[in-house]
Amino acid sequence: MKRGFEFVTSAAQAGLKLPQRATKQAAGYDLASSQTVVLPSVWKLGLLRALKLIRKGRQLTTAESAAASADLQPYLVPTGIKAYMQPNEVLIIANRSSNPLKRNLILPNGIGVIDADYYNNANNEGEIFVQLINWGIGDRTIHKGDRIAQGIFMPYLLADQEAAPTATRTGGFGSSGD
Ligand SMILES: O=c1ccn([C@H]2C[C@H](O)[C@@H](COP(=O)(O)OP(=O)(O)OP(=O)(O)O)O2)c(=O)[nH]1
Ligand SMILES: [Mg+2]
Repeated sequence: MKRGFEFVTSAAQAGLKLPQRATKQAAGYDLASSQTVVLPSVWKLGLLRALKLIRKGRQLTTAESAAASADLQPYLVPTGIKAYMQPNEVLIIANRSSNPLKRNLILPNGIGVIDADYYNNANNEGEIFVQLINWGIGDRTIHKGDRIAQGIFMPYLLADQEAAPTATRTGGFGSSGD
């Protein structure tokens, strides 16, 4: 068992498929959404906020700005999948090139880095989430089973002058601090 994918416990009975490559030499394992989710249009949210502001004829308060920013955060689309790999390997999550063109979906983190020690972490079992932003003008529904991104397994290298970290990963998305 060198590297591969498994369902997380909560998604084991959800009727999902494990990631597959689409063609003989495809590098990426296509990852699908484990749920049907609606990604709100960030333009729409932004315009609504701006219109409210114009009507009020004043600047946003700090609390209103915070609420607006929270609305505009990327959505974390669940996959129901975790990945295991060798300690010197990483799974790179890349957007599908058709997502911006056909679905107005962008991956705001550029690429996603799935560390080998994310697998089975204590917080969320290592479930892979795909950050997506819908910059289209209409809301976008992603159906359960729709392919949303692709994962590419790669080896990574270490720097000479490193003091090897001893910390254990407890989760993702900022779990190691700011
Ligand atoms: O698109 C992504 C990116 C990351 N992760 C998970 C796996 C990864 O191992 C972990 C941490 O990612 P990263 O190191 O890129 O984020 P961070 O903000 O530095 O979080 P942490 O402090 O937890 O390392 O979050 C995902 O599920 N999807
Ligand atoms: Mg990190």
